[in-house]
Amino acid sequence: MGQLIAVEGLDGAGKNTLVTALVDRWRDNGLRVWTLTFPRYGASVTADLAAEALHGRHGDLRDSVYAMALMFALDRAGAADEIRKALGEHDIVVLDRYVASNAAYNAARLDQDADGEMVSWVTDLEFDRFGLPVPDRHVLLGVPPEVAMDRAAHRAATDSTRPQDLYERDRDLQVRVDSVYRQLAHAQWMSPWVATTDGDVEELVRRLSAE
Ligand SMILES: Nc1ncnc2c1ncn2[C@@H]1O[C@H](COP(=O)(O)OP(=O)(O)OP(=O)(O)O)[C@@H](O)[C@H]1O
Ligand SMILES: Cc1cn([C@H]2C[C@H](O)[C@@H](COP(=O)(O)O)O2)c(=O)[nH]c1=O
Repeated sequence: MGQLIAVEGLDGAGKNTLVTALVDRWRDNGLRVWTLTFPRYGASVTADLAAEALHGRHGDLRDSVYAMALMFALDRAGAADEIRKALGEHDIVVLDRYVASNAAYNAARLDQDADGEMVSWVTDLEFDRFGLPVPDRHVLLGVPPEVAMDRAAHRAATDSTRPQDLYERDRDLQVRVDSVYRQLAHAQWMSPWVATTDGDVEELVRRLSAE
């Protein structure tokens, strides 16, 4: 059975860049690695609907925190069998965003902390009701919100396919999400969390195999 690792962090933090580097490094070491990014744009109707809502479509869908959380959760529920199969066939399965994203963003939207009702609701819905596999480790790429927002803004300016969505433009939300992520990491929510600010791949690989 492979190890399930979920990489978390703010919009623009550099998760995709970090996951790519980790996968390359582990594959160079001869490990069988499988990776998946959430939301599964193009593969999941609910992921696409949620993204469209964050770009101003679908009326007041985005105003409902629970509806948005449910859309992202249904995307993951649709990938549960695929993740379980991948865990049976690989040494490491790395997810770019997972259940903790739903916990952090939606708790932050409701001004709640990590010990609040939203994090419990997401935990019950996704792990208990949908039966999603619990990660063996979480990695928090905890770059400061200003840095992540600058990176997301720069990406939007240079890549016309990645315009900023409602969450990415909301500085106060990003600051609150950052705070909930840190609380989740401090509480070791669901599994051990490894936090990094610089995304040093060599150090992370060492820590993930040691801790
Ligand atoms: N360590 C870094 N230093 C400077 N720029 C970086 C670094 N890591 C990533 N970037 C750049 O920041 C932008 C966001 O990176 P990336 O797409 O990896 O972030 P992300 O966390 O996956 O974002 P999102 O969750 O919004 O999809 C990209 O333009 C990327 O090239
Ligand atoms: C998976 C997931 C994501 N979100 C939020 C986080 C982002 O602001 C957007 C879109 O994600 P992307 O990485 O920028 O493409 O959605 C969320 O609230 N809940 C989730 O489960």
